[in-house]
Amino acid sequence: MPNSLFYVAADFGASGGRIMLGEYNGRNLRLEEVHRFANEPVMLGKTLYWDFLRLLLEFKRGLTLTGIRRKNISSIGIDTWGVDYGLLDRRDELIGNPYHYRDQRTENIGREITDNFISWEKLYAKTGVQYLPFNTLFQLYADKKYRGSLLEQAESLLFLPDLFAFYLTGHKYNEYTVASTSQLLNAGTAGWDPDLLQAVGLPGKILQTLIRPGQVTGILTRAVQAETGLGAVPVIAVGSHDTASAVAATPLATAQSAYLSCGTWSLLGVERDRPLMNALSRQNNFTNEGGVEGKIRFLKNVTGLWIIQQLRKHWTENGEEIGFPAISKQAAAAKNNRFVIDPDADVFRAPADMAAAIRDYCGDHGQGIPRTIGELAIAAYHGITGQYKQVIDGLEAILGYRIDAIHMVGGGIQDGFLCQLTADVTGKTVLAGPVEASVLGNILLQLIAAGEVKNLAEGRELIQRSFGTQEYSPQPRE
Ligand SMILES: C[C@H](O)[C@H](O)[C@@H](O)C(=O)CO
Repeated sequence: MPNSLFYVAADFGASGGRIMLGEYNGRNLRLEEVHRFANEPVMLGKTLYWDFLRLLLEFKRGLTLTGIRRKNISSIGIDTWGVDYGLLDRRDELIGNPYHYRDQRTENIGREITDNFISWEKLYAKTGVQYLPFNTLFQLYADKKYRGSLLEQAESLLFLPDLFAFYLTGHKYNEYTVASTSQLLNAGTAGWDPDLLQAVGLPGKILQTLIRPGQVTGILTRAVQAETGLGAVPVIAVGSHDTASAVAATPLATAQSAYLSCGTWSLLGVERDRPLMNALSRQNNFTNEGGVEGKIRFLKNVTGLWIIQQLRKHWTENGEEIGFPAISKQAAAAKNNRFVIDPDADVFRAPADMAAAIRDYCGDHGQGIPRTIGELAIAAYHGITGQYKQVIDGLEAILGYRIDAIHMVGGGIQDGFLCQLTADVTGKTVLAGPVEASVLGNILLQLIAAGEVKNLAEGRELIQRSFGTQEYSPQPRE
């Protein structure tokens, strides 16, 4: 497209990463995939780590490839999953690979903190963040408890998007949306909560200046320019928590519409102007994560396609090469389709064998034993969509209004069976699209920062116009 502008989005998810080029011609947006790679965590003894060095290598490879394709790159934006971080020492050296949020070192840590330092009611009232065993607050406390020297050496904490940006620009900061997943922020002030850190005995000095999406955070260092062949390209802070970018790119039709970002995790909620913390939202474990343009993402985490991903990994490792479309087809065709699991049950957090975990769960719950690929998969699909129904009911009870539609985005919408089942089980119209929502939200913030797009509302129209949505109406189920 003549006179187009080009933006690079680096999007890192728990199962894989991609470097994509966004092309904007003043009317429409087009995406071009430049580099895609698997994200394979590494088990070291009993500890699960992210392979950060390889992810950074793949990132730089992707940047080099973009430079080969397009000479005029306007800027770069980075988004990743939440909660995880790297620690730098006083020489700005990385003190070890970042832990994976499914690592078992945080077991019972949440309870230890709420039994000894601050009650759950008070912690929730301060932070508005849902209880998840791997919240950054709990991970840092585990570091203090099990590897105190690590925290003593640490001078800087950088969440993963901040950490990638640091190795590109040399600048240190914490971006607000990813920081909002940590349970270290005060939801009322949208700033760090020093009393909380003190109460738990954690060093506030490692936390960096909080910056908001839309700010230029630096330009590529000379060394990175030489390594990638790119020029002095600016790095823009975007909604660096992938879900924040996904929600930014979701063309919400009305204020009563819900979004459902569907990947390894399913994040289901609504967009609000201010946080909501009360007894009902606490009891239903809803979270208040920061969004772009000062919005609040009032949502709940549901274990999503992680179950299907692990089933596929299990079958592949046992010589049964099978793709996601085939798994979905066999689930839809399962003869005995009465199986259902609770995907958020602890047994599914990081089992060695996901198929065995599902068989045991169904057996223990008197459902009989799922045997075929279809039966095991349908148990997961029923579990995931059943959770969606519970979350929607919880939202309507807390918010006091009816959700009018669910905007479903992310990799999971490539599965038409899942989209239709979501409509059927929740009784809500599902509007599916775009697939690459995190990437598009990332590029949208770069367009807004560049003044090419006025604001979020205009950006969502651009995405709706350029990518559209597919509608699924609830159907009666046998
Ligand atoms: C741990 C999860 O990654 C996090 O809770 C979720 O918000 C996310 O980042 C999904 O990509």
